[in-house]
Formats: sequence, structure tokens, C-alpha cells
Amino acid sequence: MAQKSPKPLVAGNWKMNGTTAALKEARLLAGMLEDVRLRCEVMICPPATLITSIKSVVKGAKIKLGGQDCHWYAHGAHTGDISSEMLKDAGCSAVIVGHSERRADHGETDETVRLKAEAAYRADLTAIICIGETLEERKAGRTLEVIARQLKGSLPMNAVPTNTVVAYEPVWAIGTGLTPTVEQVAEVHASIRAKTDPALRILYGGSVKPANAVELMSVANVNGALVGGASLKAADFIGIIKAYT
Ligand SMILES: O=C(CO)COP(=O)(O)O
Repeated sequence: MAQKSPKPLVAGNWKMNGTTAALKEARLLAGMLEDVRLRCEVMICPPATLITSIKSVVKGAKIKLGGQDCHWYAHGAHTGDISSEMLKDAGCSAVIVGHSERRADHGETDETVRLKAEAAYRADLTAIICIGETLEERKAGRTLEVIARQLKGSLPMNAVPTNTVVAYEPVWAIGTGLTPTVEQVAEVHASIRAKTDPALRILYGGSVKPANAVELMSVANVNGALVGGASLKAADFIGIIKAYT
């Protein structure tokens, strides 16, 4: 029997953007979602300072909340860090781990990303695990090798829990307006699918916009999007979500 494909997820990663003024975008999005028949889950991953206020603003709307990072310990002397338990307590159902910006700026390795994913499961959160090659790696023809190495190192060593999402984000496509061709996306997603459970969602991220969402989301084994810049304005984000209506 053919395997049913997992329900898509469109998640907005606000990164380090948004003060209380941005609550109006969450409110607007909640209103817009009332008028669409959704075939995907919708999530906002705001800065931690906004999680609880967005939670109350979108009350009743089908918008999930996610964190952008977590520590692997539950609590302790780790100034500036947030644990998965704290994100859960604030109302999150997921957390992004291993985003390339954190791998580059905070020295995260596959090993620390895996520890963070395990911390997410410990708190009953979905772990959205990011992987992706740099431009140099793509140009050197090493994309699939890099993806395989990151997958092996960043996902849990034994059984991978079903509340795992893999996000393929080519580093060179993030915030640049550049996207891989549909053939390139298909090739990488097929390689990830071959190494993961068919029930796991594999998101594409990197310069997803309303104008390219339908094309990218139609690629085989693409089960949603992780959206940066275009998730900040409800009018843009809904244009991407509507790829699934
Ligand atoms: O990094 C991303 C999402 O995590 C993608 O960012 P952009 O959509 O701004 O390219």
C-alpha cells in the first residue's frame, strides 16, 4: 500500500526580528487563516520575548508556536540560554535546532545539534533539525555528502522519534533571493527521504516567497517550508501558506 505523505508544515522563522509592534502581524495572520481551508499546519517561531504574547493574540487560531533554539540542559547556570522545558511551558510545540546561522555564529556542531534535538523530545517538543550545504560545498559537488554527514550527526543516534522535522536549507539560498532549481531540491529531498522514516516531514527553506511557493512545495518529498523574511508580514506569509489550499 502506498505510504500516505505527512501533513505539510509551513513554519515562519522570525529570527531576531519583532517587538510588541509585530503582534499585529500575528493577529492579522490569525484573521486571514479563518478564511482559508488549510491542508497544512502553520507555525510561527518568534523571538522568545514574544512567545507568550503571540500565544494570547492568536488564541483559537490554528497557529502553532516554536522556539528558535534551546539548550540541551533543562536548567542551570547557562546565562542567556533557554531550555526546551521553558519553551514548552511558554506554549511552544516545537523548536528549531541547528539553523545554519547558529552553526556559523555560535559554533554549533552536529553533536550539539543532536543534543538539542534530544532535549526537544525530552520536553515533548517537535525538533525541527536544520541541515544544508554552503555554496562552496555545492560548487565542489559535495552537497549530498554534506547532507548525509549532517543527517547522521544531527539526528538521534538510535530510533528517530516521529516528532522530528528535517529542514533542508541551502546556506547560500538563505536571505539571498536565490533558490536551487526544482531538480536540485528534488535530488536533496530524495536523498534525505531515503535515509529517514516516510512519516517525517522534510521542509525546504531559503528564499521561499509567495511567487515561488507553489513550485517549490510541489517538488516530491517537500512537505512544507521554513520561511524567514517572508514570514514577517502576514500578507506575504499567507501567500506561501496558500500553496496548500
Ligand atoms: O533561514 C531561513 C528560515 O529558517 C530562510 O530565510 P529566508 O526565507 O529569509 O531566506
